[in-house]
Amino acid sequence: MVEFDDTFRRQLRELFVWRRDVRRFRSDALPDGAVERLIETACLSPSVGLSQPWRFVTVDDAARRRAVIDDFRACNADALNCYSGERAARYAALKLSGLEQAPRHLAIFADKASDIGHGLGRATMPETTEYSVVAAITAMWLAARAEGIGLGWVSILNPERIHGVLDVPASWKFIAYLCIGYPEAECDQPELERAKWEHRRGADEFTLRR
Ligand SMILES: Cc1cc2c(cc1C)N(C[C@H](O)[C@H](O)[C@H](O)COP(=O)(O)O)c1[nH]c(=O)[nH]c(=O)c1N2
Repeated sequence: MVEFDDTFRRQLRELFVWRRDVRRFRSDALPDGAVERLIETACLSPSVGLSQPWRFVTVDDAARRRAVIDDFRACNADALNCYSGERAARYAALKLSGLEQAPRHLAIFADKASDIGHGLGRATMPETTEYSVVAAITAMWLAARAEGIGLGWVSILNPERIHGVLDVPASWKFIAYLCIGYPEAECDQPELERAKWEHRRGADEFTLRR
């Protein structure tokens, strides 16, 4: 039996406050085993029917990494074209990935064909497979921050192209591409807020009472 005291709860709250989406990385490598440890922690996450549908692909091959970076550039240029005027100028000024600098790349998929969990909880909501993988990513994000490791989620990518670049099974659905490394700086405010793209709103704005 483990008990968590007030000191731990305060620190846990600080962890949530200081977790960031990191796009600016130092170039020094992470210690051996660091990413593997984060994956192990992620695997402690809840999953529908205990299906553990997360699949991790460490991307170290230079040509594959380059192909992902090229895809990001193409997708980001397309995204910029969706904005006009001042919003376009603001978008163009944002840094939306640390793919070039991050020492580690990690792609994460959901295995839609796995029979682990025997389908429990998925019959009416098959999308709970993907939800489970996102839950694992959140755990990994927090565990990384607790170790002073930065993690940045890149979704400005074409899932089909990433699937091809990484040559993974057809039943795996692309969920996330993560940049991992030591952050250049720590901050308690989202970068998009600092860039005046959007601001964090209070829980009241998102809570209905019925
Ligand atoms: C599913 C998903 C997808 C993305 C993101 C997040 C999530 C949850 N985020 C990070 C996002 O911008 C960031 O979480 C918010 O701006 C809040 O900042 P903090 O995470 O609190 O630092 C993100 N950031 C970025 O620079 N490029 C991206 O492609 C994405 N994609």
